[in-house]
Amino acid sequence: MTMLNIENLSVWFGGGRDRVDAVRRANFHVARGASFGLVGESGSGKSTILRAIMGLVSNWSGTISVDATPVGKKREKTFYKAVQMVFQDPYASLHPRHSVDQVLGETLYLHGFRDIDARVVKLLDDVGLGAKFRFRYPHQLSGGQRQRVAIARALAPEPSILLLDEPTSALDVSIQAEILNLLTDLRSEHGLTYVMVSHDLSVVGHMCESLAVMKDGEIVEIMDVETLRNAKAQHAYSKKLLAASI
Ligand SMILES: Nc1ncnc2c1ncn2[C@@H]1O[C@H](COP(=O)(O)OP(=O)(O)OP(=O)(O)O)[C@@H](O)[C@H]1O
Repeated sequence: MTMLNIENLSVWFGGGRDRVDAVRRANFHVARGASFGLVGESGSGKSTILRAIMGLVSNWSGTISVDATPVGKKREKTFYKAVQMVFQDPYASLHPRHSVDQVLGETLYLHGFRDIDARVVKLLDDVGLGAKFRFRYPHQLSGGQRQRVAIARALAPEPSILLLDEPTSALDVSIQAEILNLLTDLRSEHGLTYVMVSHDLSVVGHMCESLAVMKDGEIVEIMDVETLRNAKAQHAYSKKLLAASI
């Protein structure tokens, strides 16, 4: 059963001579509970696809369907119950003067939950932090701990889909694997569907079942991870990307 379906998605910025066609006629679908990777060099349009799904860009065309329902130009509140995003930089994505309790409590409140105390504690537990982190502020947390808070915030509405934009690339190499393992565990425990952007093919090979290779705003190839592992990519650009990552 398809959880996320992207058809003919195009995204552009600006107009006239300044127009940038960041994504051109992208197509892919992700089954419920699957993890799909988007790889490609810097500027190829990977993050823009996630931002378009999330409703963070204004100029797009095509169809984005979540659980067989096409989303409108303006996302409804119910959309954000189903789809959440984790950003690359946990230093930029948390408000410096909001405690972990405020970040999670307010998100839960906005999504209509009323058993907030119990849920804050459960979320902290789910991301491996525990209740002792509840009243800390971002400056009292390491990068990895901040990203765990950002993941807890994304999990708060009990979404079906997590969009992960290079979730470990701003972190120390030593803790990247911890966060990736946490994401793997959360996917199976919560039955989540992932779309994950990474410039690191080994990360995608570890985290995803299939992936799309992007170049200059276009998806040039979609393959399963077995194909990636066996270095059997078809498209010349995918081959080049693979060769560069070995
Ligand atoms: N807000 C914006 N205004 C104008 N152009 C933009 C904007 N956001 C992205 N772009 C352009 O769209 C193209 C795709 O960018 P995007 O960030 O999606 O690439 P990416 O593959 O995610 O790269 P990176 O790995 O560096 O994040 C680039 O040419 C970029 O300069």
